[in-house]
Amino acid sequence: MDINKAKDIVVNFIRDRAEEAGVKGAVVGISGGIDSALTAYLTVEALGKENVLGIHMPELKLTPAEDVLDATEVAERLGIEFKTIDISGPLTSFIEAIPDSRLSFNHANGNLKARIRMSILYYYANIIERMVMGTGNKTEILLGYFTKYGDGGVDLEPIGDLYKSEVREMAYLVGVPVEIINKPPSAGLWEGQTDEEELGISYELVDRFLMLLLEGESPQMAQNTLGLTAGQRDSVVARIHANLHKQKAPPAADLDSLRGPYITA
Ligand SMILES: Nc1ncnc2c1ncn2[C@@H]1O[C@H](COP(=O)(O)OP(=O)(O)OC[C@H]2O[C@@H]([n+]3cccc(C(=O)O)c3)[C@H](O)[C@@H]2O)[C@@H](O)[C@H]1O
Ligand SMILES: Nc1ncnc2c1ncn2[C@@H]1O[C@H](COP(=O)(O)OP(=O)(O)OP(=O)(O)O)[C@@H](O)[C@H]1O
Ligand SMILES: [Mg+2]
Repeated sequence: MDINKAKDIVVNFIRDRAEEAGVKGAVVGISGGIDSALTAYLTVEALGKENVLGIHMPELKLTPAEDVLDATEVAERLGIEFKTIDISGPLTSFIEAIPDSRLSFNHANGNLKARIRMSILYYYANIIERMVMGTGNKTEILLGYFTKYGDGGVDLEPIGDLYKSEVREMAYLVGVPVEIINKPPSAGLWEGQTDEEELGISYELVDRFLMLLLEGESPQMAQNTLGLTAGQRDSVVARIHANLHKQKAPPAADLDSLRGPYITA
């Protein structure tokens, strides 16, 4: 891929969609990771630094100090307005208010964190009339590796057609700090979580596997080409199928057959 041309397309996409929506600016959740850093850089290029609000939303007991510093550095380098909002309070209130909650429910609590962050971004989008930028990449979207209505609850997905490896390439191009590019990707939803460990495969391999599948190769052929284990092949294929629903609007039961013609002569 010509990464320079890809960048121009994404920047124009952000500008056109903002204009179409009638908003001047955007809100971006900046975690200290590469996806949100790249999205912030591209959004600033598209809309101007005065029209981008970055919000870092750490959970104080869990978020590494390094992430707080990296998120701050992104905002400082870009010269954008930046807020830090601790989600520990809302998270605790939420969990305390749910009778069946348990602190040990990593999966449910982790998704709740992503949904609390989404709600904060939309709160700002509503009060200052801006769009919420998504930070999902093609790898995450194909795998459904995101929280439905959490980090998946956004207005645009500017980098949603870039594989993770292409995200890295574009991040170098626009000047995202190298320590952010080199950090192991993490959803940061529970202690010690990393994407590659949870997925059971490296991004480099899963990107190449997905590319081969999209070119029409069978999972078995792609597995052989890349030297994956059968377990890796099956788990990636199962993930793709199980999460297809995340790429669509929730379906409604079709009742058209029960209605008469709309137009009567
Ligand atoms: N076919 C279908 N049609 C309609 N809905 C369907 C469905 N299958 C499941 N569902 C529903 O989907 C829901 C489960 O989806 P969801 O709540 O998203 O939860 P789920 O996919 O189980 O978990 C989210 C995953 O994304 C990862 N994640 C989250 C956030 C950020 C990042 C990151 O990389 O930064 C990664 C996280 O670590 C975890 O592995 C349930 O309500 C389930 O019933
Ligand atoms: N602590 C946080 N503060 C602000 N936004 C966050 C935080 N954690 C997650 N998010 C939002 O959720 C998105 C999804 O997280 P994800 O981990 O996939 O991306 P990332 O952190 O930007 O990149 P990386 O893959 O390097 O971890 C982030 O890009 C960001 O918009
Ligand atoms: Mg992250």
